[in-house]
Amino acid sequence: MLDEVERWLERRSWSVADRSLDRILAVKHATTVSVVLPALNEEATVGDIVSVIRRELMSDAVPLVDELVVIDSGSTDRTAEVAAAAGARVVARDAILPRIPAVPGKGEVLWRSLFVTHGDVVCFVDADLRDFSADFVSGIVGPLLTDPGVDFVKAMYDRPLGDAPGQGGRVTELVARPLLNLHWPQLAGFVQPLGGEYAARRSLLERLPFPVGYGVELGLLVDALHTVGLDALAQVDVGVRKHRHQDGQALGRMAAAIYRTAQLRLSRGHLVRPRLTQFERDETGEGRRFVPRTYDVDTEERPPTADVAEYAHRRVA
Ligand SMILES: O=c1ccn([C@@H]2O[C@H](COP(=O)(O)OP(=O)(O)O[C@H]3O[C@H](CO)[C@@H](O)[C@H](O)[C@H]3O)[C@@H](O)[C@H]2O)c(=O)[nH]1
Ligand SMILES: O=C(O)[C@H](O)COP(=O)(O)O
Repeated sequence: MLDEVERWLERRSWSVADRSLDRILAVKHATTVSVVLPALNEEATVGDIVSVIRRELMSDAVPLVDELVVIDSGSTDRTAEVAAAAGARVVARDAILPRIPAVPGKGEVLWRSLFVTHGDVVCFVDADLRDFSADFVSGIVGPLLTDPGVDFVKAMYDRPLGDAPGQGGRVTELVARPLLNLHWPQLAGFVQPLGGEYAARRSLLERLPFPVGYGVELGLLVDALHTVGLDALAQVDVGVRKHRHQDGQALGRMAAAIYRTAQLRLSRGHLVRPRLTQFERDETGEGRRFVPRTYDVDTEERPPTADVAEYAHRRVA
């Protein structure tokens, strides 16, 4: 492990017990907090998660969360009804930004959620969690309220696989952790890099691209590192996480999406929003100092022409 990561673990790795709710609330002031649950067919679990957050973090006594939104990712079960009955605002994925048709995937709904929420801090929580505790939210929102230098916080936890302790997180262990250690060793200190529970300042999230599928966690983590630096990232231990496990083939597809997300970032380098700073000597001012001027660098790419329908028509003609 890099020395830098060892120092980071000492500075930026906490437990939920390190910040009491009283302490967090005392510094919240006008900062607003949105909690977003992406949900695709989660009628069995979404209601309980919404109820716990409403009861424990949205009361007059504990007004930590200002807004709780479930983004329905095209569910065919009763997810929307159950979430609304428990007290969430439910927004259908396709109702957000209709000019750009939605594509399937978790990252897509997280990205769309930024268009319909208002909090200065946005906290994402998976909607398939069992035995949910409000610590999952207060634990990761806390550092964003108490520490101005922190911009992005991930939850960490034990991950059982069914009844087997410590065996969960198969894609994390087989794909994400090796990828991160080999290519982005500064991120090797994250215990749960793929976990779906993380909070960040909107001012950061709105500057990051969102992979539309399951690559979104790895993409956001890598891009956050290169946008704000390791010291602005943190993690908080919130206990044990139980969730619905996907089968091996579904996890294979997830692994491929994550690998592809890494591959794109490796091929295009580390600059997320590349800028070029040039210098001009100021001939008018005193001291003839060099003055920096910064420009956006064009990095937009078009897809291969073979992927564009009009190109195929042109060849036929
Ligand atoms: O198209 C989708 C797919 C999933 N989800 C929701 O996203 C959450 C997480 O999805 P899930 O299929 O349960 O993911 P996991 O198998 O648990 O995968 C883990 O690893 C993924 C890749 O990093 C992360 O996105 C997950 O949050 C993390 O829990 C759940 O609330 C889903 O309902 C959507 O809203 N739309
Ligand atoms: O994060 C992961 O690795 C995937 O969500 C798989 O988790 P599981 O092995 O606990 O189902």
